[in-house]
Amino acid sequence: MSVFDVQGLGVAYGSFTAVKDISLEIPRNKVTALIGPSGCGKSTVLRCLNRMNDLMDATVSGKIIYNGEDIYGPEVDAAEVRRRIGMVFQRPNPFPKSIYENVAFGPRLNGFKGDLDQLVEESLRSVALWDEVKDKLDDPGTALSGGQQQRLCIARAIAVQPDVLLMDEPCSALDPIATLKIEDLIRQLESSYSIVIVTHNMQQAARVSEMTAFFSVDIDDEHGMRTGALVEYDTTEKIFNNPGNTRTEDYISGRFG
Ligand SMILES: Nc1ncnc2c1ncn2[C@@H]1O[C@H](COP(=O)(O)OP(=O)(O)OP(=O)(O)O)[C@@H](O)[C@H]1O
Repeated sequence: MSVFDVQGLGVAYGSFTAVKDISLEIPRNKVTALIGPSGCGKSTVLRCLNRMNDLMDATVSGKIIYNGEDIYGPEVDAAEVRRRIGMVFQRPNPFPKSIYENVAFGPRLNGFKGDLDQLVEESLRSVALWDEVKDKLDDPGTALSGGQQQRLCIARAIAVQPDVLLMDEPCSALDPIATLKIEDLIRQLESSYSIVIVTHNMQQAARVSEMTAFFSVDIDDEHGMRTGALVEYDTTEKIFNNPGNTRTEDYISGRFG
């Protein structure tokens, strides 16, 4: 069963149409990658999935059905959507607080009544950071290495027990070793979460995802307008080995950037 059913999604920033006619079903408990050249609207589409675009003055049309409900429906509380659908950003952005507080902050804000120490430990364990930080939980999160900070941010996202994790180029600020650790982590997390990841790195998409959506930019010959569009969506295996569209093939093979 799909976690998201995106139907005819369009997004405009003012009079500029960034993407249009995007339809795709995103499977539950799998990793789905969004790939494509710069400016094709990958981040724009990702941000619609938890209504992060509400904070950016974007006009969203179409539907995003999440667990049977349109998250843009009039009754829906966008803050609750963002609690259930967490996000990890390109640059690790720990709060200017201790390692412990980075993880404990969200659950406490949500009125978590259980054992907070245990929740912090479990969250840090699930991102394979516990052993590295257990003796310095009071140190500032910002004192960790970039890769550790990104794992801390993933632990922070997990601590509020979301259903979905959205990741917007989570490794682009990291070195290759830290990147591999995050990729391993993504693969482990997919048994518990549905994950959607935007990446510029095609090898990364091929390594971590089950499904891949390839976006590109349609250029209107008459007005020169550039609009992001979904070219092909299929299993990662098919997209990388036997794409159905020549634009996908050209991009995958590096003939078009
Ligand atoms: N907040 C915004 N306000 C105005 N225009 C925006 C905003 N965010 C994105 N855009 C525009 O929308 C289009 C799609 O941008 P988006 O960042 O979604 O693409 P992308 O595929 O993620 O690009 P990249 O790979 O370079 O990050 C671009 O033309 C961009 O300039």
